[in-house]
Amino acid sequence: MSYRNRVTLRDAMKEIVEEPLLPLVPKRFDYIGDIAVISIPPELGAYREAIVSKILSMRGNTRAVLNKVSKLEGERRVAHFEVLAGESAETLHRENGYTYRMDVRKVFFNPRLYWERARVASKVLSGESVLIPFAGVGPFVLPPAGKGTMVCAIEINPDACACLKENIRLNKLEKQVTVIQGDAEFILSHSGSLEAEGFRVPENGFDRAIVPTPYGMDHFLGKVSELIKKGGHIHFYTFKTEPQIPELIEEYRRMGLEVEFFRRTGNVAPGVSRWVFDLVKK
Ligand SMILES: C[S@@+](CC[C@H](N)C(=O)[O-])C[C@H]1O[C@@H](n2cnc3c(N)ncnc32)[C@H](O)[C@@H]1O
Repeated sequence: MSYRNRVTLRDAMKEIVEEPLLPLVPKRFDYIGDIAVISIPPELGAYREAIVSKILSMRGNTRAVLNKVSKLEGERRVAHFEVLAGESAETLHRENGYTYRMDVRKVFFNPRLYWERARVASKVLSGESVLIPFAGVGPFVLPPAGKGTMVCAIEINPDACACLKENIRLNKLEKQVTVIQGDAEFILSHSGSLEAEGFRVPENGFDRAIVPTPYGMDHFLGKVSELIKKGGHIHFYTFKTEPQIPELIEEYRRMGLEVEFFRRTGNVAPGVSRWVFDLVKK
């Protein structure tokens, strides 16, 4: 969970970092399991050790501190990290009642989305068939599976896929989830490939899709929509500026998708946010 106490890291470093550099100290950082993940600007190089010891003193069971030194890169959406304290980047993370094992350096995981993932899971009904491309280590997969749905999860990164399979086992959801490793675009374009991997697609299509789309893959919505039954639901994530939203809603309408609800789920760059659209296929 994110560090959201009243005293921010910047407040805590007031006596240590000299005033002109203080605004560069991040106010917050994330915990993934017992690992603290921060992004320390290069200008604060002289204060790295002090920052690490402050972080270690803030929560007793912190086992490692990682410094994110690049943006998310490539189709796997993985950043580069330096290990500033501790031995390894492997951890067990608890979220919304489920346990996730992962190596933070090898897979994508954003702990700040825990509330959004609980919101989407709350919409899911027992007995539904759910398609989840871009599944990662499973934070969008396990809660719907735990509600008694049949989930088909697709993920391209072999490391994330291995974690996903292990997390399904750890949470005893093997009967609920079929994992397919590969390119979701290729897999969904080849009818029959889901069945070939052991997932029985309902005759009229999936009841629901949850699509945590990576940046630049908006065209994927059309592909997913073809596989959803009439009246079925799609939770679609996309990166946009606020002025782009009205035109996007129109575009979805033209695609035969009614917007039931939408909201911002985080800021990713100046002016650009991640948005979720809850869509119903007409
Ligand atoms: C934004 S992350 C979301 C991961 C996960 N749903 C989560 O919220 O933690 C996107 C994921 O999609 C995977 N991915 C990217 N391109 C893909 C593709 N063409 N087919 C399948 N998975 C893909 C990446 O490896 C990454 O794990």
